[in-house]
Amino acid sequence: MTADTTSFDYVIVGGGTAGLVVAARLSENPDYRVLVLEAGVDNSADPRVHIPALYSALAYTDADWGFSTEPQPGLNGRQIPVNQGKALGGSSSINARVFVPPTKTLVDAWETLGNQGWTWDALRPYLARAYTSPEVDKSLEKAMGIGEWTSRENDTPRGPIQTSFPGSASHPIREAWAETFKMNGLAMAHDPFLESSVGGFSCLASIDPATKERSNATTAYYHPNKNRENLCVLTSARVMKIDFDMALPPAPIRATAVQYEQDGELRTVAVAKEVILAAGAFQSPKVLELSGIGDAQLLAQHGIDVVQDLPGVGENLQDHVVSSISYRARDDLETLDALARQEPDAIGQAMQQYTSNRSGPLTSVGVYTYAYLSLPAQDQQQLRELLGSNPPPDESSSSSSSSGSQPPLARALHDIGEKMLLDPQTPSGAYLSIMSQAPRPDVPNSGYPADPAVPGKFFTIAAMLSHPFSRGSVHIQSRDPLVDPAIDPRYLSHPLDEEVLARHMLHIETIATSPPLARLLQQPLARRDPASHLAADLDAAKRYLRAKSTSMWHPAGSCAMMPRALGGVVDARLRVYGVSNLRVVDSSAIPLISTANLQATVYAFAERAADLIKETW
Ligand SMILES: Cc1cc2nc3c(=O)[nH]c(=O)nc-3n(C[C@H](O)[C@H](O)[C@H](O)COP(=O)(O)OP(=O)(O)OC[C@H]3O[C@@H](n4cnc5c(N)ncnc54)[C@H](O)[C@@H]3O)c2cc1C
Repeated sequence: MTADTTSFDYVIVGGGTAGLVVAARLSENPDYRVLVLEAGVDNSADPRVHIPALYSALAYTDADWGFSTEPQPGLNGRQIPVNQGKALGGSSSINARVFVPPTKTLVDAWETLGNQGWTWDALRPYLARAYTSPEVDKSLEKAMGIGEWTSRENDTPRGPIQTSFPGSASHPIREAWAETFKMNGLAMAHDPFLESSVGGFSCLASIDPATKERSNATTAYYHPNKNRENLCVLTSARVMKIDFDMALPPAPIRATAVQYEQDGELRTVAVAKEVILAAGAFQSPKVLELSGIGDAQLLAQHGIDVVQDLPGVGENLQDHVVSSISYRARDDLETLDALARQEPDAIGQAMQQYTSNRSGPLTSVGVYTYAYLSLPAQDQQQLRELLGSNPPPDESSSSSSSSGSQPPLARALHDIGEKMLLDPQTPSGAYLSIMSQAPRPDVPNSGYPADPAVPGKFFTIAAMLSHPFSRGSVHIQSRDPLVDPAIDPRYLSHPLDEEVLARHMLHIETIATSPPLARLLQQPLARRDPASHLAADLDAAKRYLRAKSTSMWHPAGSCAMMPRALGGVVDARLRVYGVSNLRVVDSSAIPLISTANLQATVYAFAERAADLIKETW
């Protein structure tokens, strides 16, 4: 679009995962003029973006905001890398592409928190609208580990995101994983996108099955629509703040314009209908605070005029903590360790396979299987006691609780958490397998030591805490828009989080010794890191977590959709409290983090948000 760029019906701040979904859906109506302002560039031609196995090479490049947390007391004071995409497509342009759904109980809990109409039944059609499930030859279903599914999401094209079961269809891990969980009574009965529950399953990736390239918000939602006359996407355009018309009460405050910097110039664009904030979980709260919406005391500290006193902005931050154990694999198992060690011969051969016929190890990131699990029955009684000894604060308490939330929210979260933790049909941990060791690259300026890859073949099982009780925050440190926000997720600050994740870590050992999976590993088990030999010792598991766990890069909840009395920032139609035409649509508005990796949930959330916006006008 080349016409007048000084005024639009909708201005979307952030052309990331959610922002591009909303832009594509709103611009379906030719009467709406839609502008997207994105700080990064369209880097989809970069091989590191589109070749699946190269995603980690994007960390700390121009495509990454390169954030780290404040020192985390719950993780031995370490500063944890929390990378975020700075590109058209946002984090969907740098992520690992695992494509897994939230569970029914989790999404239903959004409504329990006070968001009427946000249930699994309401969200499910939007998950289906966001992606296309891959076609699978019937004869391959057993080997693919999906033979037990009595129903599967339809493979007729539905949504723009293309998905596939990544890597080689015949890799033995899929069937071995599915059989192992089946023998323990934990086969996933259906495609988890249809009726999610507990059990082991082969997982999808947002990789186009035809091209074996990344399918993301840019390729799926923007490129097919980029010639629309009414859609304008500006890249290298960094938003500084939103301007408001401060009408006298009772007239509501209105967003009137957005200020952004491009090519060294400060520009302003006027807004006729709405501003939609989609700058991600760390930067949507930042843009609100810089614009005068947030905790009045914090804004005053930075000399920012208060437009709306909304103390929930930047609070309720959640993320998935993850920890893993790498086991020595059988010598004949196909793994990605040679690539993890960056061996030139292996890279050359893999590149040759990929460029000649889109095959070989570069077609996946080596994550083929998942499991959503509750804790075994023997842990339930202990958890009951732990829940009893960590009660939420009472009505009279005015300070924040051990979870990091104010009392009313802490009570609501305690009740929801208790229900989910004690329900055997609700997972409290999400496990993933990786077909290699999990080395850690050097993280600039973090004091986070590199952990280089070692010789040999490995198979890694990681566990993430699905529903953390801990809550952290993200706030501006300055009124200067170029200064990074202070990110403090308070990982494992709630005592129950460490207790739950430590038990899941011990369960990893049970999985690794259960046949038929165990037959793919060297037995007796040999671990890459001696400290990961936990020997059924809960204290050893807790020490290991504090020393080794990290972020899975899924920040959420920092502009939460919740009642204002609970510290919410947006209502159930995603409108910022006190402002008539400003919404937040991205991971920051999701009130309770998804069960596992977040992108599928963000796509569905944004699809539904687009309908809510369309209903308004
Ligand atoms: C390294 C990594 C690996 C991941 N792996 C997976 C995975 O395998 N599977 C999975 O499901 N999830 C994964 N995730 C998480 C998932 O990708 C994110 O949760 C999701 O993409 C977030 O979407 P969003 O719309 O909230 O934010 P984003 O997609 O990050 O979009 C925010 C956008 O806003 C832009 N922006 C920010 N501030 C401004 C400003 N002031 N002006 C203009 N633009 C601005 C950003 O540049 C960005 O484009 C991963 C994330 C990362 C970072």
